[in-house]
Amino acid sequence: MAVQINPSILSADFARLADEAKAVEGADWLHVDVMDNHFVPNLTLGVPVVESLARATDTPLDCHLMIEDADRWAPQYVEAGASSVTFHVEAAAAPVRLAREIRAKGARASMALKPATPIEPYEDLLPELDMLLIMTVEPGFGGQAFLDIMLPKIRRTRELIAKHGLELWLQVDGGVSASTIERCADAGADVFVAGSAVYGANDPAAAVHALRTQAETAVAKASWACDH
Ligand SMILES: O=C(CO)[C@H](O)[C@H](O)COP(=O)(O)O
Ligand SMILES: [Fe+2]
Repeated sequence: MAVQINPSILSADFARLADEAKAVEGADWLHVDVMDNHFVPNLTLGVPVVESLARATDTPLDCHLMIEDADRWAPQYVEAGASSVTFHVEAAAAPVRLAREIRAKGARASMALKPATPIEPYEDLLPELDMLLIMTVEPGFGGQAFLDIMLPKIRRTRELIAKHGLELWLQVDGGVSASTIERCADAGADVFVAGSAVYGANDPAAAVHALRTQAETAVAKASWACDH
C-alpha cells in the first residue's frame, strides 16, 4: 500500500509559487486549494494560476475545489492541467455525471466531504471515483487544528472501500502534521495533504520525507492494510 504526501501550496508564498512548487519536488502531488469566497469564506486562485503552475512544475497537480457550481468549473481545471480534480459533494448538483466527465477528460476524479457530511449516503458512488477526500478541518483556511472526531469516518470509509474491493485512494486534508499523521494512517488514510507542516518547516522537502516515513510505518502496522 503506497503512501502519498501532497504539500498544500495554500501555506506557500503566493508571490513565489513556481519556486515553492520546486521546493517540494520529491512529493507525489502538489495540492492546490481553489476557494471562491462563496463555498468557503476565503479566496485563493483560479484557472489561470493553475495553468501557469502546471507549466512550472513536473509534480502533478491535485486541485481541491472549494467552490460553488462545481459541475460547471471542475472540467476547466482538468483542461488547465490538473491531473486530479476534487469537487465537494455539497457543491455538486450531479456528482456521478461530474466524476465521469473529469475521468473522460483524462484526470483522476475525486470527491470531498466536509466534516459534517457523512460517507454512508455516497457508498454507491464510490466506484465512480479515484479518490475520496475526508476533510479533517472545516475547509477554508490552512493552519487549523486537526479534528480527531473525523477518525471514525476515515475508518468507516476504509471499510466501505474494502467491502467493495475498490482501488480508491483515501485522502485526508486539514491539520495533518507529525503529531496527527499516524492517527490518520492507522484509521485508513493513504494520501496525506499537509500545508503548514510542510511550508512552515525550515526545509519543506525534508518535512515531506519525514511525514512519508511516519505514514509508511503507521500504515505497515495498521490492521486495514495488513488484511490486504
Ligand atoms: O483544504 C485546505 C483548507 O481548506 C488545505 O488543503 C488544508 O487546510 C491544508 O493546510 P494545513 O495542513 O495547514 O491544515
Ligand atoms: Fe485542501
